[in-house]
Amino acid sequence: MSNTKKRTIIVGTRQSALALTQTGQVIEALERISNDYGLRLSFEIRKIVTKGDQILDVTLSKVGGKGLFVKEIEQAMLDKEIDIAVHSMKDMPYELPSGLMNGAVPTRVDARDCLITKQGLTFENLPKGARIGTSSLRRACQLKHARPDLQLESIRGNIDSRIRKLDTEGFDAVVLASAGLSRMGWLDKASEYLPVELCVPAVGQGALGIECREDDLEVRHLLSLYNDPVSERVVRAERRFLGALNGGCQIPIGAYAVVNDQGVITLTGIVGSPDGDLLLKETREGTDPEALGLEVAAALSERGADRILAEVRG
Ligand SMILES: NCc1[nH]cc(CCC(=O)O)c1CC(=O)O
Repeated sequence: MSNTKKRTIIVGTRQSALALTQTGQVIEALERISNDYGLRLSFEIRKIVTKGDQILDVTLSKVGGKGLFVKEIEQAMLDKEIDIAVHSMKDMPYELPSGLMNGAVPTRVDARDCLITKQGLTFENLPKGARIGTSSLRRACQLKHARPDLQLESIRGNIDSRIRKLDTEGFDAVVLASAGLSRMGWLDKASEYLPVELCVPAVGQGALGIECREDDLEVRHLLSLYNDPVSERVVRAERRFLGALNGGCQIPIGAYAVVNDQGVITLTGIVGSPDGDLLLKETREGTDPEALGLEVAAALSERGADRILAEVRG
């Protein structure tokens, strides 16, 4: 290109410690790519307060609504106040507003949830009737299904305040995504990874999504160099599943996909009731992520997932 002027890409983010940390990590990677490919780009952070941040003290699942953590950020992008947005993939609704797209899925980190306990106890040897704090119906459903004796209680806030509540609110354990802990450098606080057989993660957990405008070809080129095709494929399968079941965060829903050396994807999806009495799980294999996501969703619908979804929505 003959254009020798350096463009400054404005990167929008929430302002929680985790959001700022992961956005900083993304900008470092994009700067490296820009230098390696001689793209002459520089980057600047713009913090944006979302509705989800303003209601952190309320049980999110009661407030409901999809995309509580992304709407204001997407509007800023449509208004060209920012050029890209770094999201936790699991906070991104399945459908993006027209004019916007997911430009990159960087290499996913571990998708599993983990348990933080005071004495380093594991899930198996938590005392009978132990009180577990979690913000997520998906976690509550699966843990209660495995251990009906446990008391699941809702806990809100950023990850640092949730860890503090272990002491201040007398929980025996709290459950968090290991991805958030590892990005913050706090993995040593975890007592145990919860195996996916026990607790299927949230759709997209452990992955980031880098959103951009469809018509911004310069940014799209940059992001295509940052995209990890393997992470993109598995996340695509999980998100197609989510889209088919039209799930928000008001229902226990989860999905986890892995891919082998031959490119075969294995996708497990769950839908359940918040009290854990009901937990439906299906696993399928395939090579087309979208078809696979639809297939697992259809298998669950056949077993009654539709009814659970309708009931919870009321
Ligand atoms: N729901 C909030 C949220 N959104 C993204 C993460 C971090 C994990 C990730 O990036 O997948 C968390 C914290 C958590 O669930 O413990």
